[in-house]
Amino acid sequence: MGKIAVIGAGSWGSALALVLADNNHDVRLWTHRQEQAEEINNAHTNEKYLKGITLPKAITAFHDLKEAVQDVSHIILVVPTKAMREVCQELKQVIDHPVTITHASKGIEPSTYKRVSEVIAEELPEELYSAIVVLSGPSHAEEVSLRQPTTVTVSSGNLEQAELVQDLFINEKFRVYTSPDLVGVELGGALKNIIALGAGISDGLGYGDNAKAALITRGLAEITRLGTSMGANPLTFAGLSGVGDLIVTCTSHHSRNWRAGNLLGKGNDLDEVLDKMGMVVEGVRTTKAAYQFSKEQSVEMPITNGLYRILFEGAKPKDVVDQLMTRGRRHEMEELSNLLGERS
Ligand SMILES: NC(=O)C1=CN([C@@H]2O[C@H](COP(=O)(O)OP(=O)(O)OC[C@H]3O[C@@H](n4cnc5c(N)ncnc54)[C@H](O)[C@@H]3O)[C@@H](O)[C@H]2O)C=CC1
Ligand SMILES: O=C(CO)COP(=O)(O)O
Repeated sequence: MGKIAVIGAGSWGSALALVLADNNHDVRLWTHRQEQAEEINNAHTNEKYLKGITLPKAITAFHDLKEAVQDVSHIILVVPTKAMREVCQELKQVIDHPVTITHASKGIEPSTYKRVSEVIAEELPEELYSAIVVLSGPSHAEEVSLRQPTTVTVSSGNLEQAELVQDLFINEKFRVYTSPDLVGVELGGALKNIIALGAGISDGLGYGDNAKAALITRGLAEITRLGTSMGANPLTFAGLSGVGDLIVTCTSHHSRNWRAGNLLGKGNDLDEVLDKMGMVVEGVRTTKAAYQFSKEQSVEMPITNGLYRILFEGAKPKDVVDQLMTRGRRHEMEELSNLLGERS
């Protein structure tokens, strides 16, 4: 089996490295922290990010990026989206042959509104990669690392390369689908984090399952609205990388976005919350990006708008919920038909 480099040794990079090692690949896991590389190589653990998990011996950690990517056929990028440009700029200096690039990060860049694959394509010269593929779907690292059944979708402008990546990852516990809608698959994964923050807030305020179901359903409507305005196929949001990931992130206590929202709902302020989390909460940055884009393009996103006011303007979560509940009356079927591009 081939040599594969996984770039980013947080929860998700480590869990994906474990899946690849289970599939008998020679896995190189790069981390920007030397002591973490030593822990992975000596103790076969990554305790801060995957508590209680013993990593397969086929995973070797590297601190030197050039060594990590030497002779690999595939690179899997799994750093927080905020670090993606910087890491690609470093990669550009050390990749010396064309590779397939897959990313599994979920976010949109504020101000530029770029998806992760667009950021990668901007930073890496075309001759260094054969394709850019995204892997996304309902997949908490904590469960993947316990080999619990998980399904994801891979997508690329080049479907053959997506199928190649499907082959790398698929096994009896980790089922991988393909999709041709790169834009939709990336946006589903990025935008659900906004709604998960909202679901956490709702739970933190003490609201119940009815409120959460409403957030998931109305959240899906606004994800679809923004997604299609950015070029996605609306059907993608009915799939694993859309409603699938939305459900898992809004309902699982593994979700950092849900947990961060929960602390906000309980009255903590954003800085306190991010301090307590100690792991990436992608929804904060993506809320800013989606809010700015929706304003510029006049896309209606009431939940995202409310989240933006809580995160960046100091609005009280309860007041935002009250305002959402007392908006003007709507016709549900008409809206849904419009989302799917038909008239009711
Ligand atoms: N944790 C999960 O279950 C899942 C996470 N994701 C996505 O994967 C991406 C990474 O998330 P996690 O691994 O969960 O994050 P994490 O917070 O567990 O770990 C982030 C890792 O990135 C490293 N890092 C931070 N800044 C860096 C920089 N400038 N250069 C290099 N490395 C840097 C950190 O040291 C840490 O090892 C995110 O976009 C997230 O949305 C997607 C699916 C599942
Ligand atoms: O994307 C995820 C699960 O599919 C992980 O979500 P969190 O970043 O909220 O933990």
